Amino acid sequence: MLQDGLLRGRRILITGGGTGLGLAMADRFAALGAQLVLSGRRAEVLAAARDGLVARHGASVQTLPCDVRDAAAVEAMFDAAWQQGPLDVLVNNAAATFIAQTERLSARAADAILGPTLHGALYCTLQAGRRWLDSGRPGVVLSILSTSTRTGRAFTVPSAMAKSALLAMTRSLAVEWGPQGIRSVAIAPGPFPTAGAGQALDPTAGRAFADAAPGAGAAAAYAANPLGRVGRPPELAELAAFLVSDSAAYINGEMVAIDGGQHLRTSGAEDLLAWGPDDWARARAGRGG
Ligand SMILES: CCCCCCCCC/C=C/C(=O)SCCNC(=O)CCNC(=O)[C@H](O)C(C)(C)COP(=O)(O)OP(=O)(O)OC[C@H]1O[C@@H](n2cnc3c(N)ncnc32)[C@H](O)[C@@H]1OP(=O)(O)O
Ligand SMILES: NC(=O)C1=CN([C@@H]2O[C@H](COP(=O)(O)OP(=O)(O)OC[C@H]3O[C@@H](n4cnc5c(N)ncnc54)[C@H](OP(=O)(O)O)[C@@H]3O)[C@@H](O)[C@H]2O)C=CC1
Repeated sequence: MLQDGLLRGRRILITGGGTGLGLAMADRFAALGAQLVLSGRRAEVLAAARDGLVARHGASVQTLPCDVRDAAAVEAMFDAAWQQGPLDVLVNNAAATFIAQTERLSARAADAILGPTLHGALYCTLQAGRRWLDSGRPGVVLSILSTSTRTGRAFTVPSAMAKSALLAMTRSLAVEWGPQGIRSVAIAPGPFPTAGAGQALDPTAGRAFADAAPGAGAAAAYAANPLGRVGRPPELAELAAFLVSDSAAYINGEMVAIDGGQHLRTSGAEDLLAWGPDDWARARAGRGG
């Protein structure tokens, strides 16, 4: 349990902060006293998240709809955020993925994943870093990655590539920006049952990805985890709050896995090697629904 008020007065921008793990982090950061800036493409999702955070914590929450694939839009978002006061922390959380046979990915499909996951996180980091460096302020960049950075991951290759590139960014900037007081840290989550991940990774429901109410198919995913369960979003949020706080002031360039040890046993995707054409056709048909 972290100390009350650990993040009091800290201004934290979370990309993809209106849903899933981003919202879980927002919730914990707000409980610890942070002021939040939430971004994502859907204004109504951000507004609902803000209303909940205000009701639960009386938090100060700015919402800035933005597509992080658009560098100019990202710059405008950081201008708008900074107008209300300098940020102390950037959380690169927005991302996209889906399972697919790699050889069947079109260029547009590859870019649909690389755009937000890799380019978007880099654009945000550049905007935050530049402002911190210009003003001589310290800062923290926390990037939400994946255990695919350690294992690779079949059938989610653009995501694994993007997350690995962001790990390289985290390690590189730890050295380049560390002397100016800017820490770079990362979290590698294992399976956490969010709606976004369920849709992206298990469009046929219950086969590859365990959801909150495991059915027969999900039992295999539970069994593959040394701790016999999937992650709970508040567990990740607790780790994130620690890493962005001064309690972690000497942690720089490091990625912490939070997956019950699962990546030491499996990347999580090997079951898909057994899929036949019908399974893949069903997965493609299930997209976007
Ligand atoms: C495994 C267990 C691990 C278990 C271990 C768990 C570790 C998980 C690690 C990471 C988890 C996460 O990131 S979870 C986070 C998931 N959240 C998200 O993905 C949220 C954001 N997602 C989205 O916006 C959408 O779902 C997404 C499709 C990605 C992008 O939307 P866009 O509107 O930009 O794109 P679209 O116009 O729909 O499509 C662009 C192109 O991509 C193609 N495309 C879209 N969906 C496709 C699909 N399912 N299969 C093939 N191709 C697809 C389209 O046909 C288009 O190509 P053409 O036909 O050529 O035009
Ligand atoms: N859940 C899991 O098991 C795992 C998750 N992760 C990582 O955790 C993070 C959160 O995932 P999770 O909460 O599960 O899934 P979500 O789908 O809930 O989160 C993705 C968020 O990113 C936002 N987003 C997507 N594309 C864009 C874009 N172009 N511009 C701005 N925002 C965008 C979405 O909002 P909107 O659609 O409104 O833009 C959404 O809020 C991701 O980085 C994911 O890769 C890693 C490993 C496992």
